[in-house]
Amino acid sequence: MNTVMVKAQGVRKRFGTTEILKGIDLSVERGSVTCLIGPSGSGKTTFLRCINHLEKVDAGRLYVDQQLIGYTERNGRLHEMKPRQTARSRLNAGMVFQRFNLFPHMTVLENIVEAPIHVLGRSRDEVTAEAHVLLDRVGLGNRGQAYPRELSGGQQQRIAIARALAMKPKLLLFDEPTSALDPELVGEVLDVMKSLAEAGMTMVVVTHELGFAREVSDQIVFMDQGVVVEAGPPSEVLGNPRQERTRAFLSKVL
Ligand SMILES: Nc1ncnc2c1ncn2[C@@H]1O[C@H](COP(=O)(O)OP(=O)(O)OP(=O)(O)O)[C@@H](O)[C@H]1O
Repeated sequence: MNTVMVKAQGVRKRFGTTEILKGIDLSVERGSVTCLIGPSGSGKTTFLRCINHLEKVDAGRLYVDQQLIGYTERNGRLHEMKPRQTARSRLNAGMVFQRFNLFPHMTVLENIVEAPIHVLGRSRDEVTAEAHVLLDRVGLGNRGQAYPRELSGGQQQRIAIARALAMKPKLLLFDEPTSALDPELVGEVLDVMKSLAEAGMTMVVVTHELGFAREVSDQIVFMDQGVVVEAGPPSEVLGNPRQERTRAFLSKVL
């Protein structure tokens, strides 16, 4: 089996006339955790959204599980994916957003089971049984019948993680999953993420939580102004950065 889950080669993305990603090269190994760090506006979220096909890559190639994002290859030529193919390819990755976006009129359980039933066409009984296991996994086994408004922000984010897992994604993408939370609720979400990492989930995490990044990452990627300045294990990128730009950023945030 190929060991690479995400491969980016020269990925470029512009909004209007402004180029936000200026040629990203990056590899994410299957079963590993990669944290993307860097100053505000450096393109971390945009890159994550490209991996999940929420943004279209303008140039370069981006593969998830060896599948080229956004294009299919026929007779040696690349063709843009049709919307249906796009929707299918997006299922490879589950995304957890800063704001949990749970459906307010549905119970916790309904929030988790609706997509597997309606998007994947799976049986309600089977998916409901799995949802209970997922709720236990995020420490909320007894809250299936609650509505999102009855839960704290940290609990809602843990439900959002369970909802993403219910689609059985090949990798999980997290976009600053704790930055909308009260500080005392951050730890409970990070603990769930740590347990997923220990269970071997492939994860790409945009985060400002450098303690978490240091503890959990196999790879830290420092991005600045649309490029990868430095990538490597935490001991190198956080402990002994080679690039002056990395050192300057860390001296401000550590
Ligand atoms: N849909 C869009 N249209 C126009 N500009 C955009 C769009 N999305 C992002 N941008 C711009 O792209 C730049 C990079 O944004 P991005 O959110 O990727 O950065 P980031 O590194 O994740 O920053 P932060 O840490 O603040 O979330 C920003 O200047 C942002 O304003």
